[in-house]
Amino acid sequence: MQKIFDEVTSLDKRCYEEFFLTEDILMEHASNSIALYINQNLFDKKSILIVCGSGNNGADGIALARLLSSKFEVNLYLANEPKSYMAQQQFKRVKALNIKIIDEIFEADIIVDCLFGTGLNKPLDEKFINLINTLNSYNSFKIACDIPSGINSLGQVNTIAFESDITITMGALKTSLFSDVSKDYVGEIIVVNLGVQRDIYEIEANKFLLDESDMKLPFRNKKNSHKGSYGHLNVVAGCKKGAGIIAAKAAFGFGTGLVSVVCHENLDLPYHIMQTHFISENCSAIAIGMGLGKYETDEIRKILNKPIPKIIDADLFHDKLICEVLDQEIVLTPHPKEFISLLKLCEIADVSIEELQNNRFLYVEKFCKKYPNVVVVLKGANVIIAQNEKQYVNSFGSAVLSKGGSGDVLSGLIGSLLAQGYKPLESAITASLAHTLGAKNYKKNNYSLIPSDLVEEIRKL
Ligand SMILES: NC(=O)C1=CN([C@@H]2O[C@H](COP(=O)(O)OP(=O)(O)OC[C@H]3O[C@@H](n4cnc5c(N)ncnc54)[C@H](O)[C@@H]3O)[C@@H](O)[C@H]2O)[C@@H](O)CC1
Ligand SMILES: [K+]
Repeated sequence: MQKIFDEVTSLDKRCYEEFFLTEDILMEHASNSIALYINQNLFDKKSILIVCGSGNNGADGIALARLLSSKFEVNLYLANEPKSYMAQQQFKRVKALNIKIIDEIFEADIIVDCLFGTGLNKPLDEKFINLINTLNSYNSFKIACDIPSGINSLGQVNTIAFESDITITMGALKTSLFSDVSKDYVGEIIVVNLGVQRDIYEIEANKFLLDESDMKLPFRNKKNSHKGSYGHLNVVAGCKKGAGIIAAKAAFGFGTGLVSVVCHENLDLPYHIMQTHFISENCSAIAIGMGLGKYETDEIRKILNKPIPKIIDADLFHDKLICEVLDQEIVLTPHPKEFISLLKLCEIADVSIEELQNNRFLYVEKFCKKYPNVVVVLKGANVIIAQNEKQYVNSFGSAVLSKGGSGDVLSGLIGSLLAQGYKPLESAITASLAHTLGAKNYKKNNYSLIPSDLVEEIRKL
């Protein structure tokens, strides 16, 4: 996994004060990294449009023009006069080299967006909205310098942002690149060094971006084993029984030795999934909440109070009952609408979905501060998995998963790992990664996935 930082100004400052680097050195590394990317990956292109603002993001762009000028047809566009000290320095250098500065933008082969980076501090005015709109309409290969212009430090987009194919970000990953909104703008994200290796530049962090290698699949190492060695998951089914059945199927395919659906009515289950009316004697994990609908509170309370690892989902996030179990080591998998209900029930905040989506990391942090034992999996374009003060981002998700039933598969996967003895946080991380990477491997149209396709892909990981 890779560290993510809310701000990097203090990391830059550490470079100056502790490692005696200068702003000029850092910036030369920043611009040179973009030049290197273009030289290595886009050498067949001819024209480059570099669009610069007045601060140091713009300065990166002006320096880039100097670095690429003899190899490409470089067109430098200054949306505003260079204002920061470094922007003025870089401007002096390009003037001395007679690099072409243009008055009007056009559709070049490559566009590099250097309008605003971490310094965006107010909503864009009409001039910049129109400029970014025009850039977005071009069919060029689009590179964002540090962060797509228009995304602020909290990962919010006020009106518009630059839609990049790749974002080359300086020094370290920033939280703002991983809001749900940012996902439509950042493209592929590449981190580059600023004069010291990344592990030296970075300090301790509480946020992490998950990599594929963080997925610890339940491969079986013991030769002398039997079905009981891999746990028994009980999935509690409610009114909408399909949800529980989907979860049960996903769990079975993910390695749990035995899976039973708990339901009072007789169900038509596949032969390998059992049915029970009550929680099984040897149950090693419980999945509850999905499709529950109307239920007998006392019965559910009894199940929730059993000292067995649990994954809780869906309808239970709308019931005060949930507050009785938040001291347990459980996994909760709310989507945004369910999470705002949970925040309200727990008297943490009474907010709209929009407010939550604009501040996902903040509200997860608030919740985990109050309930440090609980593992939260906040669903979204970038899933946040959190416990206590640590937050992990899974950015592998895609629109393929935006379907009824996908969440039930996830609950089943988490329940499966809990039943097999994984800790709650490990279960949530590996299940979430398997869920999204399975979907990534799905090769048919991105609108056509059904839960059984997803389970099938996950079985092949
Ligand atoms: N040590 C450093 O400081 C380094 C900085 N680097 C670059 O510098 C960037 C940060 O530079 P700055 O702090 O100068 O900030 P930016 O260049 O991101 O933007 C600040 C400038 O834009 C103006 N501005 C902000 N919001 C505006 C809006 N909505 N409409 C119009 N104007 C607006 C500000 O008045 C200021 O002039 C980073 O993102 C990175 O690209 C890199 O070169 C690496 C080293
Ligand atoms: K930018």
